[in-house]
Amino acid sequence: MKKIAIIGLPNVGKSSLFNRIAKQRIAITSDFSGTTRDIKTHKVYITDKPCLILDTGGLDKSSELFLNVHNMSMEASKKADVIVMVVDGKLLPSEEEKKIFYALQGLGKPIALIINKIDNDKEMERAWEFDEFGADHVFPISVSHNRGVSALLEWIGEFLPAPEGSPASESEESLCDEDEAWEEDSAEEEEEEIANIVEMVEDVGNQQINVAIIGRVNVGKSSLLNALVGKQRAVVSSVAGTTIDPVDESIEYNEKVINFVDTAGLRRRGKIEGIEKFALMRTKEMLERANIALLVLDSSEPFLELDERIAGLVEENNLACIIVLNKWDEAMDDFEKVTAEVRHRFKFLSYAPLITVSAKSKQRVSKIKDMILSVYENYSQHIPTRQLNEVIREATIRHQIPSDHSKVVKIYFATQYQTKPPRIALVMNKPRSLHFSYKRYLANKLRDVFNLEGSPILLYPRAKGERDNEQENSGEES
Ligand SMILES: Nc1nc2c(ncn2[C@@H]2O[C@H](COP(=O)(O)OP(=O)(O)OP(=O)(O)O)[C@@H](O)[C@H]2O)c(=O)[nH]1
Ligand SMILES: Nc1nc2c(ncn2[C@@H]2O[C@H](COP(=O)(O)OP(=O)(O)OP(=O)(O)O)[C@@H](O)[C@H]2O)c(=O)[nH]1
Repeated sequence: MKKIAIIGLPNVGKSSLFNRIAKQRIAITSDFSGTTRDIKTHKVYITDKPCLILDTGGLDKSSELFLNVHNMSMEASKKADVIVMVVDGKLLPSEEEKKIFYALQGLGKPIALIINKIDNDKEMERAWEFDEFGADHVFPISVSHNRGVSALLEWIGEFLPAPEGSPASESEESLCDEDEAWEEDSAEEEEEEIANIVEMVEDVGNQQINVAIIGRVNVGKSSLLNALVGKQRAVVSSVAGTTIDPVDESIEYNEKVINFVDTAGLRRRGKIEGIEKFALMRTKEMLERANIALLVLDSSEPFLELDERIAGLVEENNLACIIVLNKWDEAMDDFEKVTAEVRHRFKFLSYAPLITVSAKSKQRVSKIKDMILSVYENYSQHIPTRQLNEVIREATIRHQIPSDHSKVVKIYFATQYQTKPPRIALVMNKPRSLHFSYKRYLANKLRDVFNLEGSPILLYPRAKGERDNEQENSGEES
């Protein structure tokens, strides 16, 4: 599938354009700069032809945090087949935008300059200012007034191949309907293609690790944040600038950016987290933006039911997890007893590695950073299809899949179609007949072979040709 990258400085209207194309509200548009941090991807149809949109965050290099986004956007453009660079027609062209445009032109790919926010004929005059870019393809548009967008889409459409399911391929399909082998091959190829695209896209976004420090009141979350960020507390980015909005803090570690999400709540004096319901809500919001949860527990006192409820949110969000046993300097019990208790209480987080620390004395705190990097690697890995299928095949030979009312239940093949966390489709004859305990058995087999420490792995049984229905098809956490 062809890939279209949407590039541009913050606030020029990239997300709005993306939404307009996708005809639904996927990206969140906002009046604040830099809200589109991560690359969003979506399969859309442009002039009835399928393609993949890569929607990148802003390209502003003026703060360190955006350096990461800048690199991400350049990377996205390198992987794309068509580049559209959006500028704000209500502003004067900036030197920085010109530099970026020339750099992108250097990639030798079809590229168009989109002058957005040309809301009426009178504003067309502004568009001439952008002549100095020397772009071959210029589209003055207004996303919000839906002006000029269709011309742009037609231009993009020229680079897209004819859609599958055109009259010729449809008749072929009906002829081959009965032919299982054929169907299997084509489905496998298609799955593989999607997996490759996913891998490519996830690679691009691989540069920032979003970490949420969570736990009930007084376990030492802010002390831990201090110990982790330490003197490095360089980059503080306020998304919207008011006190109730999330404030992230990023550090660089071994050439990776570790971004602690929404640290405002942890830094604030006269903490608000005392109200349980509010604390849970806030935790939920943090987790929505995170890849990894640092679940902080207080080892100086008994664990509480609230600890379990908070831990449950990690599982709900399919996040990678590290269990941090804080206040180890005042631990109630010895290591064996405490860890046995943790493993017993938080069975559903059995995949999470555990570390004992003292945020107060900073003992072992720096080890957490290494754990974050290795867990993130496991969480974002792509298991090659061949190896994956070998493991699944062996597992099904060792233990046959229980039949369903004497009918054989078969897995045709498996493919990982998403990372962060790894999500694997099991393409089967009877997807609804796979018992959850068998799914858990398969997941454990995968854990034996591949390094998935700290990461959930999700298995989704599917019928041939079925996809994107994970929600109905209960994925199995393991
Ligand atoms: N007047 C006008 N405003 C627009 C138009 N398109 C988008 N906007 C506004 O511009 C602002 C920024 O739009 P976004 O789509 O969030 O911009 P973005 O480039 O994705 O921004 P970042 O997420 O910061 O990178 C929003 O307030 C939009 O409503 C347009 O055609 N005309
Ligand atoms: N002995 C010991 N005390 C600690 C440690 N870490 C934090 N504390 C103490 O525990 C108390 C709570 O620490 P905070 O970092 O404020 O805890 P928190 O989880 O951010 O608290 P809330 O924001 O109120 O939820 C403070 O008195 C800290 O000094 C530790 O490793 N050992």
